[in-house]
Amino acid sequence: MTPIFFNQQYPTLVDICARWQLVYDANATFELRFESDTLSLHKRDEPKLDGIVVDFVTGAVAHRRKFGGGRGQSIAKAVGLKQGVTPSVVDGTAGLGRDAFVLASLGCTVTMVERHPVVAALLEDGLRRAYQDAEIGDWMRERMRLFHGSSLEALSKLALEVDVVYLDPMYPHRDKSALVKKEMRVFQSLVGADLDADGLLAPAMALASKRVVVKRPDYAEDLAGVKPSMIIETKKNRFDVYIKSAMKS
Ligand SMILES: C[S@@+](CC[C@H](N)C(=O)[O-])C[C@H]1O[C@@H](n2cnc3c(N)ncnc32)[C@H](O)[C@@H]1O
Repeated sequence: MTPIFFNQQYPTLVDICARWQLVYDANATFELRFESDTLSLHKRDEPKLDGIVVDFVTGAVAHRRKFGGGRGQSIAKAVGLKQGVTPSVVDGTAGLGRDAFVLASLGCTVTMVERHPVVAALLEDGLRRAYQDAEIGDWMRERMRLFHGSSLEALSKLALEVDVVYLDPMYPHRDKSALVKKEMRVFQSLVGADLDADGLLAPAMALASKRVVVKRPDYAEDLAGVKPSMIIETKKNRFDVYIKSAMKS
């Protein structure tokens, strides 16, 4: 049971919180609101920060879909997207679904796994609105779905044939005063660092038929101390790619 503050007079919020087993706590750090058909998360001691919402229709990710570089993007190269090859993906650390959405908008079917109930609630709300959208709804319903649970167990239980497992666990921040985007500050303080992430590599390798891709900050060590087969570097991050056939030889 996760403590949360919300307006108990508002039936939609009561329903959402019940569905995700979020319990009302008058002193909770975080608040969920439902306004303009959108669920948002707020940090109560930082009222000036914008709430977090998952918006695939009009938000920054929608802009990236239209103008963001298509299959030339590093993430697309990392999962092995190329002409005639559109892998199926399990995103084992879905978060706000941004990376999953980029991959889905490029044609991949993406099963997202998210363990934090508040994050899963925001994600489900974003999916609900996207599924109803006239422009992207059809392919969103076909390509993106959410599974609530921990990938530490779920990856070995999912009855799926999948080409790629994608992982982007929250890494402890090197410098707390670093210019983390305001919205991300709220998200980071909700989720914290995923200190058990090393345990994800083995089940991910067992599930993926082609490769496992791990997104890391440039200063992070290799996941589970295992050297990747290939590294694709971006400005602040890198994608460590573990290619199945390369790992066997
Ligand atoms: C850095 S965020 C991922 C951001 C995501 N790639 C995006 O584009 O929005 C990491 C997320 O993974 C989730 N997570 C970490 N370990 C997990 C696990 N074992 N199973 C499921 N979710 C996990 C965390 O709750 C958090 O929401």
